[in-house]
Amino acid sequence: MVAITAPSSIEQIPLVQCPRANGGQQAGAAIPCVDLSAPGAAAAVADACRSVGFFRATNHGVPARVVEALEARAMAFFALPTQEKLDMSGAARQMGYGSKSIGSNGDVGWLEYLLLSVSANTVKISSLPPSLRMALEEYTAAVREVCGRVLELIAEGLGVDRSLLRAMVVGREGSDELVRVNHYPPCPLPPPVDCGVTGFGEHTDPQIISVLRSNRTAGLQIKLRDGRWVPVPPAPDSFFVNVGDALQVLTNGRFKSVKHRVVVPEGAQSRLSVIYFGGPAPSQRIAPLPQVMRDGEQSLYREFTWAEYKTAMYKTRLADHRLGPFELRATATNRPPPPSADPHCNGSGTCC
Ligand SMILES: O=C(O)CCC(=O)C(=O)O
Ligand SMILES: [Fe+2]
Repeated sequence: MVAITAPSSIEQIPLVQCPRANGGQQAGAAIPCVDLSAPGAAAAVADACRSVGFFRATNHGVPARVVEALEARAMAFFALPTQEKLDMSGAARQMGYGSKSIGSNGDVGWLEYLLLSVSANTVKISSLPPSLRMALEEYTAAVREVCGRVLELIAEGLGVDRSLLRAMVVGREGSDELVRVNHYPPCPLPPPVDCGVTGFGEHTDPQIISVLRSNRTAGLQIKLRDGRWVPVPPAPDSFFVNVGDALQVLTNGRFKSVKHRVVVPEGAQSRLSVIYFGGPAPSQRIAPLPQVMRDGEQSLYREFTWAEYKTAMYKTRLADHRLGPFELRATATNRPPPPSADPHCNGSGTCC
């Protein structure tokens, strides 16, 4: 085990209530799984984004060796003394190495991480060990393609131009792509019954989508629409896709960004996760896509730029409802349609 040597100790990390009764196969069944190469993938992706805001993606085309190389290099990095990690990557004010503190507004979790900007195929921290940097660049190039493919499928499922969403992130000059590598060491103290130690507190991801992959260690949980938290069984050969806040706005609330959190693993295994966040360029205007709106449907959000949203987000805590200040009041007549009334949806939950 690699100890975390930051100032605060495990006693200062908040506990979360996590009933174990939710676990196992039942939880796995709540998480849609989409074969990205299957003929019905666009409908399945749109359905998953509408009903859960989260799904497991298989047949993604990322070679196992690319994933394994990054996992090995990242674990070697996290095993280094804290000062070396800080010297190589800088302390995460916004980008770099961080331990326990997430952001600057008091959120803490039992983890350490590297947060990197990865636009245009380069990891913008040149002092990282070259082997880690190369592994990150290769991984990012492959996962960016997964992001692009998923954005095409989402667009197709929404019935809009296939390249519309992809073009906001992939290959767009100045798009805001980030990679976070999270390392959750095993918990040194057993938490009280039915509780877990916070690894990463509950939040939604702000971007359009995020593409996550973890090792075999559990810990990720998502909140279903009925309010239940369910564990996400680890699937190291798959990727998990989260709907982010920006996609919620672009679809005028048809897709909802998914609340998720990480509870520190019990037992001797560390959790290692890598998340690619697909964000647009700072000047990108975020507002419901006219192509998805029904006649007479009103926007539920005021228009904003991605830069504006990020500035607002940096002033909040993880669990805050960060879209709140951008919401417009909906009346019964201007709300987006329920799935069955949506012209792009056949009402059975499968979109055409
Ligand atoms: O580490 C994980 O599995 C999820 C972390 C997460 O949600 C994030 O970094 O945004
Ligand atoms: Fe997240």
